[in-house]
Amino acid sequence: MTDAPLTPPRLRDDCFAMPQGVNWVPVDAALARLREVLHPVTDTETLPTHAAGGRVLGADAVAKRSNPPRPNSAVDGYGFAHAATGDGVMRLPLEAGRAAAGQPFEGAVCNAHAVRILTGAILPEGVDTVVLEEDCAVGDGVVAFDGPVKPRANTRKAGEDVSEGALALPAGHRLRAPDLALLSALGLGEVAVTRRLRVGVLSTGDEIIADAGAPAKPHQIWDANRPMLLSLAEGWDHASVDLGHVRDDRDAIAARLDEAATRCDVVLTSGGASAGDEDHVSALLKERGNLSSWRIALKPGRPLALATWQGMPVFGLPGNPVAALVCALIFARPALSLMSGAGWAEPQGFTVPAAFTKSKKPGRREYLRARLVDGRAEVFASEGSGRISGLSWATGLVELPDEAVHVTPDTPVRFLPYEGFGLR
Ligand SMILES: Nc1nc2c(c(=O)[nH]1)N[C@H]1C(S)=C(S)[C@@H](COP(=O)(O)OP(=O)(O)OC[C@H]3O[C@@H](n4cnc5c(N)ncnc54)[C@H](O)[C@@H]3O)O[C@H]1N2
Ligand code: MOO
Repeated sequence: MTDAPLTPPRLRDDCFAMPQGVNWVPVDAALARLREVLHPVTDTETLPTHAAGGRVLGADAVAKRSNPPRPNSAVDGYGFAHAATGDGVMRLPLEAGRAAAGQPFEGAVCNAHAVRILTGAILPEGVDTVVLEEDCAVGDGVVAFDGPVKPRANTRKAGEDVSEGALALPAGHRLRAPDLALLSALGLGEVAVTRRLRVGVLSTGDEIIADAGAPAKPHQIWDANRPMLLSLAEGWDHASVDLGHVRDDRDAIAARLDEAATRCDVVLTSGGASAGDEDHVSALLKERGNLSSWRIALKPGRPLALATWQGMPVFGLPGNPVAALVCALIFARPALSLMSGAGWAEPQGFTVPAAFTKSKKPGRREYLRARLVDGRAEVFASEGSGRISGLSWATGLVELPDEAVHVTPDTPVRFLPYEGFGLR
């Protein structure tokens, strides 16, 4: 023992100050690393097309038939051969019968005759042009209209949309409602899709009460992250796996991760990610989980632990719900998209004028809870990472770059709407 007085470092009171000698990983470097090391799940299954919304194509979808399969009429009107028409008023005798969608005209239309035709009907033999019924007068078995009419007017060519054998949608495409229309129209009643990515969600912390319906003492808090992360995973069309909650106990966390490795492709944990006495997730991942990075030049969310557990990627998200959401949107979303076979997903954003004032230092990226009012981005009154109300208040995030910026009203800033992160 010496009698030298204990000397603390100079007070900075800034948990975002970058300690000397620590290797802070820029956001883009951490993203690039994830992109490099993660692999898509490759198992595929076959599903009826109508049940495949949200799933990722496991193989190219090729048109079985052209759309439309035959030339047809785009309007209700009268069809004829263009060659028989010219300038001025045309009067063409009408054939008996009609051509309707699903009820083709039997036989051929004689030259210089016309036939009643409805939208979607295959053009009968002898018809290459259609005139709108609004442009016609009809009586005594004759149709009259004013020429000239453009050749092939109001008709659709066979295969003008997609031709047989053409690539309709590539492997890796996540199917949305319009895609189901396209595939069905091309005769694809079933599709090969990748198995849904199984995303486990685990909350850690002695203070956490897993079920918001259960009583909580003042030192306990209800789990806000797990419902949020499970819902995000479902909204991104993955299969969410509720791994529940574990206390701050390394063995218990390890046992739960062992179990997760048997039923999940990837796990999102929250809490215990930084380096405090009770930050067991980061300690455990460092010890046994091949921790690859956990100090990211990011606010909020810098104590993000990226690791693998028995080969299964683990995203150790910070416990603060704001940081947990930001890390999930910025890191987990593109990474899970890649793992699901749909490729890396860049967030969609746009530039808008700021409606706030803020200065930031260089060296880290910042995300602020924001919403658009009259086309300008307002930010939430507090940057506190535990202020969950701000997450609900916001409709997106403002992204401030790694460099220093000084934002004043009307400075252009990048706004990333929640929708651009696939939030519903
Ligand atoms: N001395 C320092 N303290 C802290 C630092 C620092 O650099 N030096 N960093 C702060 C930052 S930034 C964050 S973020 C957190 C990191 O937190 P952990 O990931 O270690 O998470 P916890 O300490 O377990 O929890 C933080 C906070 O979040 C609450 N929490 C946790 N899980 C949930 C949940 N499922 N639902 C709702 N709220 C949750 C927890 O009760 C804590 O209040 O560390 C800072 N401290
Ligand atoms: O950045 Mo911590 O990651 O503020 O909540």
